[in-house]
Amino acid sequence: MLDAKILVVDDNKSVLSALEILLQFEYKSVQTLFNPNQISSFPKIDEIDIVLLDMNFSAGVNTGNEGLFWLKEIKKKSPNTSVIMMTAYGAVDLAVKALKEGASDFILKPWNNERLLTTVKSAYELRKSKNEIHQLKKKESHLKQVINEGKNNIIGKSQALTAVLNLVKKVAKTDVNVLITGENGTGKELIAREVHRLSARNNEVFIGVDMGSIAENLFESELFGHIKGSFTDAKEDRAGKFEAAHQGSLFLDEIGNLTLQAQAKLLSAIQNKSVVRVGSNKPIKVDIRLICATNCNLEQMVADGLFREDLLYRINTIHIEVPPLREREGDIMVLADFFLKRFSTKYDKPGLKMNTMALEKLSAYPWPGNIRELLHTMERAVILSEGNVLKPSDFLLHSRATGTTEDGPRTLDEMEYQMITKALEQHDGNYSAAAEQLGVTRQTLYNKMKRFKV
Ligand SMILES: Nc1ncnc2c1ncn2[C@@H]1O[C@H](COP(=O)(O)OP(=O)(O)OP(=O)(O)O)[C@@H](O)[C@H]1O
Repeated sequence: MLDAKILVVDDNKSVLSALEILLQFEYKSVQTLFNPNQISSFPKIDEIDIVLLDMNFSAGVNTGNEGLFWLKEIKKKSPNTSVIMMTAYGAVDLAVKALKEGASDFILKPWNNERLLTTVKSAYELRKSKNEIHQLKKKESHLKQVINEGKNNIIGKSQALTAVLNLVKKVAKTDVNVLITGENGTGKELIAREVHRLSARNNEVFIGVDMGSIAENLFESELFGHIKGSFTDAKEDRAGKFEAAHQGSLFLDEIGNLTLQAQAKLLSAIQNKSVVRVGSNKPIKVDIRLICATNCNLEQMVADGLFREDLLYRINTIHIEVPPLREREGDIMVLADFFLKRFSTKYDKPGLKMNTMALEKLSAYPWPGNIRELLHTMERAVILSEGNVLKPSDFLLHSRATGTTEDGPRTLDEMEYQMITKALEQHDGNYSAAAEQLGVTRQTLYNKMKRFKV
C-alpha cells in the first residue's frame, strides 16, 4: 500500500464511492468531497498528494470552467499537489487547457480501472519527485547560507576600511562586475565575499578560483569544464567554475597572472555570457556576478602589453582599492586583539595578554604582508608563548629593508622564505627569473610563495 493521501472531488455520489473502493486498496488515505465549494476550506490541502477533480459540477453545464477554476484554486494553495482531471465528455481541447493550467493528467469517464490506477500511480510518482526537489532546494539553500555565513568577520574601524565597506554596500546591490585591488593579505577575498553576502545573489554560491595556481594547460577545463574523452585525464563530463557559479558570484583571484591567451578566452566567456566545455561545441548560458582581484597594477600591465585593455574594461566596472594595513589607523591593535582571542581559544591558552611594549612593537611595524602577516605573527606568538603575557620578543617580525627576520633564519622554512623573497627582489618580481635562479620551476616557486604567503 502506498503512503499517499488522495482526494476525489465529484458531485456524483456513485462516482465518489466507486473511486473510493477502487483506490483504498492501493493508497493509505482516500477522502471524498461531494461539493467543490468545500475545497477552499479543506484542511491541510497541501498535504494531499493527488486530487482527482471532476471538470463539470453544475448539472447541465459542460464547459469545464468549474473544473479549471477549482484546479487553479488547488494549485494556488498547494502547487506541488498533482491534480488529475476527470471529464465525461472527452473534449481534448478542454483537457489540454487543464494541462496548461497545471493538471498532471486527465481521465475520461467512464474509466477503465486499470488505466485509472496507472494514471494515479504516475501522478503519485510526480508528486514524490516534486516533494524531493522541494526538500533538496530547501537543503541547498540552507547549505548555501551556512557556506556564506561566518566567513565574513571583517574587523577594523579605521576610516580607510569604513570607506571601503561603504562602497561595498552600495555596489553589492547592483549586479556590476567588481575589481578589487590591493597588496597581498589586505583582505581582498574577504571583501569579495562581502560583496556577495550583501548582494541579491546571497542565497546562491560564491565560487572562488585562484588563477595563479591553475596550470596553463588546465585553465580552460577548470573554468569552462570538459566533456568525457576530450583529453587524457577527462574521465567524465565535468562542469567548470563558471557553470558551478551559475546564478551566484564567481571570484577570480590573482587575475593579473593570466597569460594573454587565457585572457582572450576569459573575455569571450564574459562577453557572450556563456561557456563552451572543452571538447564540445555547445555554448552553455551562465549567469554570474564576476568579482576579480589582483595585487598587480593592471593599467600598467595594459601599458606594457601584458593585460588586454578590453578585458580590464569588462572586469572593472567598479574598482575597489583595499588599503594596506599600515594606512588603517587603529586597526592593527583591534586586529591583533581579535587574533589573540581567536588563537588563545584555538590553542587553549585562556587569559593570554600582550604587554604595552609588545603592542607598541606591533603598531610601529609596517606590515608588508598586511593582515595575513599579522594573523600568522599572532598565531605563532600564541603557540610559542610560555607565560600569560606576550612580550616584544614573542613577535618575530621581518625587517623590510633586508628581508630577514631580526635574529636571522631559525628554521629551514624561514631560510627558504628569505631566499625566495630575496630572489624576487633581485629580479623585480619576475617569477620566471627568480625560479631559474633558485633552480626550481615557476610552478614550484609559485606553490612555495603561496605556502609562505609571500
Ligand atoms: N579586516 C579583516 N578582519 C579579519 N580578518 C581579516 C581581515 N582582512 C583580512 N583578514 C584575514 O587575513 C587573511 C588574508 O585575507 P585575504 O585572503 O582576504 O587577503 P587577500 O588580499 O585576498 O590576499 P592575496 O592577495 O594573497 O590573495 C585571511 O585569513 C582573512 O580572513
